Amino acid sequence: MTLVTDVSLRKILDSRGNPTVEADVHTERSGFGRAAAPSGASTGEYEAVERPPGEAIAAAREHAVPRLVGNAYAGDQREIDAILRGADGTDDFSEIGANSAVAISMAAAKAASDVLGAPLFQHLGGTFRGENFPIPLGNVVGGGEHAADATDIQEFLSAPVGAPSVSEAVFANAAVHAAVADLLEERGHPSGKGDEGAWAPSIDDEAAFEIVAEAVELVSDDVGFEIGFGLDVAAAEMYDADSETYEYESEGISRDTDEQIEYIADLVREYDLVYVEDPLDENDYDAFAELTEEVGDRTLVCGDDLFVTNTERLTEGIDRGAANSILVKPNQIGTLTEAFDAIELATENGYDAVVSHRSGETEDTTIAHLAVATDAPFIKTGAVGGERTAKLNELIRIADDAT
Ligand SMILES: C=C(OP(=O)(O)O)C(=O)O
Ligand SMILES: [Mg+2]
Repeated sequence: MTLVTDVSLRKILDSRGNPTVEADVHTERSGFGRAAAPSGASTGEYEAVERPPGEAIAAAREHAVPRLVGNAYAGDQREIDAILRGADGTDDFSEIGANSAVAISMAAAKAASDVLGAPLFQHLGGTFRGENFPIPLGNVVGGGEHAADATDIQEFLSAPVGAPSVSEAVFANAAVHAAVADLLEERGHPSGKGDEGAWAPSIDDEAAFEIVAEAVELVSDDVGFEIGFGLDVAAAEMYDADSETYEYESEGISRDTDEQIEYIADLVREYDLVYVEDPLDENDYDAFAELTEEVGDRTLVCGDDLFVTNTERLTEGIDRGAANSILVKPNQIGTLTEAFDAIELATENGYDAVVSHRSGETEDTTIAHLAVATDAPFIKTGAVGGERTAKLNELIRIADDAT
């Protein structure tokens, strides 16, 4: 293991044009790792705190960098991340910022893999990691917090569950994205794109369901393997706590919790949805449990804002039967160690892990390696767009190298 000799931090651009934190970690024996923090728009109430990058960088320089340099070993990820936690001193990284923390945590892992001369996924996963590759969930139509004047449901996700390889899955999602564009044009809804590169047409959810269902069927027939689709409802964003209703503004419909559960369950059955993320509010474990009881045997009910990559919240979900899958975003919790722990706890309890990008991204590819290292069955990282294809192409390269 090699000693950290330098940690530097800077502001770089993310895909929305906002500043974000990038970290460089140097070690003895010329190890070098660089990583950048992503950023959410539909962030969960219980996520670790992202501070304005300038403040996060200043605080990390003051509190974390001196504790790491000359003291920590890059290959000992748990030690690095414990130092970050100790330097921060809060429960939610509100001192150094989860953005500084996650950038340093990921950069340290990359520096360690650099010294070892092993790819990051192998350093993180070890020799005996599994041989599976994640199925990419690709966002093809979206709205919510990711695009104005578009669907209420945040993401309609192509899910090439029958793809024989990662590469074919990635290209299938791009083909569905293209097929959606053709169908939108044909129906008189030419469209721009939202934050994650999904089409963001000014149509209601019902019209989007029809178009996405048709697009996945067309592409599935063409490629000869099964492609399903799923959703990220991001329901916390449409939940009104005062009226206790879910507000579907484009359709002018309000649903109470029971109606929301039935609506989602009906959608799962009607469209054979393979995946439903955050179908209910982030505080409503009971409603999650009810929906999971109803459709959990036929689809993944995934907690994103519900669990925020946090093992305490996941433990509560497991105890209460809420969801059967967890979204894993390292910046929601602040360190790779804790993202790993969340995946491990999920897997031990029969919950599928879905490693995920954020709506604000950079060219950083760490999540592709994290998904492979942990044998995560799914990765959600868009379908097109440079900051999305950075991860997708990295997955193709990893699979190519590994076979
Ligand atoms: C990727 C997502 O969006 P954001 O990064 O805006 O939270 C999500 O909600 O799953
Ligand atoms: Mg989500």
